[in-house]
Amino acid sequence: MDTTTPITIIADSNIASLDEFFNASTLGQVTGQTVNIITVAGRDINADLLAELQPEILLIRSVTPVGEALLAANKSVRFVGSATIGTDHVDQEYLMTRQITFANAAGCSKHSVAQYVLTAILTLRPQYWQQSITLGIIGLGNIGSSLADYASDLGWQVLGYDPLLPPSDINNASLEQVLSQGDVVSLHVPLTSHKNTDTQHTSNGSDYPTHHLINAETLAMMPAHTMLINSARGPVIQASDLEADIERTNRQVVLDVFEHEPQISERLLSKLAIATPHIAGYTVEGKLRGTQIIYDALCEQLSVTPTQSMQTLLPLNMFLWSELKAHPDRLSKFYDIKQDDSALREKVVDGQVNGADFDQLRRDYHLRREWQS
Ligand SMILES: NC(=O)C1=CN([C@@H]2O[C@H](COP(=O)(O)OP(=O)(O)OC[C@H]3O[C@@H](n4cnc5c(N)ncnc54)[C@H](O)[C@@H]3O)[C@@H](O)[C@H]2O)C=CC1
Ligand SMILES: O=C(O)C(=O)[C@H](O)COP(=O)(O)O
Repeated sequence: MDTTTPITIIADSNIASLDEFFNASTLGQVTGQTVNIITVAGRDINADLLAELQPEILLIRSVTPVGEALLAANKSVRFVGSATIGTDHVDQEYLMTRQITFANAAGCSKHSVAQYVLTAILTLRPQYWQQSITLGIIGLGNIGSSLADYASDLGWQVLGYDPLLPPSDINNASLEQVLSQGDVVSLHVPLTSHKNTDTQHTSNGSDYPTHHLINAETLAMMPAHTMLINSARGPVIQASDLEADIERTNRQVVLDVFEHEPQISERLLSKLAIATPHIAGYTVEGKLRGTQIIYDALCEQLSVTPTQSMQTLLPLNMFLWSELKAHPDRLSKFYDIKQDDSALREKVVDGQVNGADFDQLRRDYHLRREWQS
């Protein structure tokens, strides 16, 4: 190994604590190499940039599509890490054909997203602190099952649907039962498409596709009082069908993600009970955990021992779930979701929130803290 050649990394500038995790002392311990880390806005990472800078390592979040279009002309990249749970932006089959290692940050913000959902529900319907409601959960992986734990802590009944997992205490219903019997239905599925019919996301096919899972037909199964929450991916809901449904039923709908993200039409926004700019997972803990997980994976790839730990970077955390449960009136001090909603609505210009403003809200977001158990 030539110790004078730096390890070159291109990284999305929205990844937390990049310099603390990716530097010569954390990555160059074996080879003595320096680290050249170039930070770029995620949407500006493109094939020309990769051709010019020839990075070995690409660190992204959810806004950089990675596949043939980005990498066909590139010979240098050998590791792609996405500091996110979702992987719908990455063509993993293509990376495999190129023998490029891929890592994502499974589970990194599961508590943050579950806490976002609880906050949305209890802000809109504070009476649910005292009631035994039925919470419908679609997708019972890391986030859905964490949400189910909070729900049972509150004495709520869970109706869950996940056709890819075995039946269980929470995986206990059909899709129709969840939609027709839940007081609230929350979506926690990955974005997937029909197997073999998808040209854009070649590695994203599923026997149970979630693209437009919520459409006119499935919305018609939901009583008008049932609140719908989407913090998964925008295209899981057919946006125009949703607008028609809200007009018909006056349903309370909470969206953190949007079919045409990062643009949002004022027409849709005006119909939503709460709207936020894809920040359900944006806590100090959730983002740092995302970085930690891809750092650990990169260390394995480079055969170096991980020496950085997010625990050393975390400020003191005073947010206790037990305190909130005992004092529901403190919810807005734990998370003032209405403030996030107002900040997004203030960005409407000429009938829409434009992409640059949506991205700016996310880039400058004051990260919340994850409530501790
Ligand atoms: N708004 C935000 O800030 C964030 C959004 N997300 C989104 O949330 C999604 C879920 O995250 P995790 O729970 O951590 O993922 P996970 O992979 O742990 O769980 C997803 C679950 O969905 C199930 N599933 C797949 N297709 C289904 C279908 N058709 N119907 C019902 N269930 C289905 C899977 O079997 C799996 O158990 C991510 O893929 C990501 O897109 C994740 C983090 C933050
Ligand atoms: O982890 C995921 O999946 C998410 O949706 C992220 O929390 C979204 O964050 P960005 O990758 O868009 O910063």
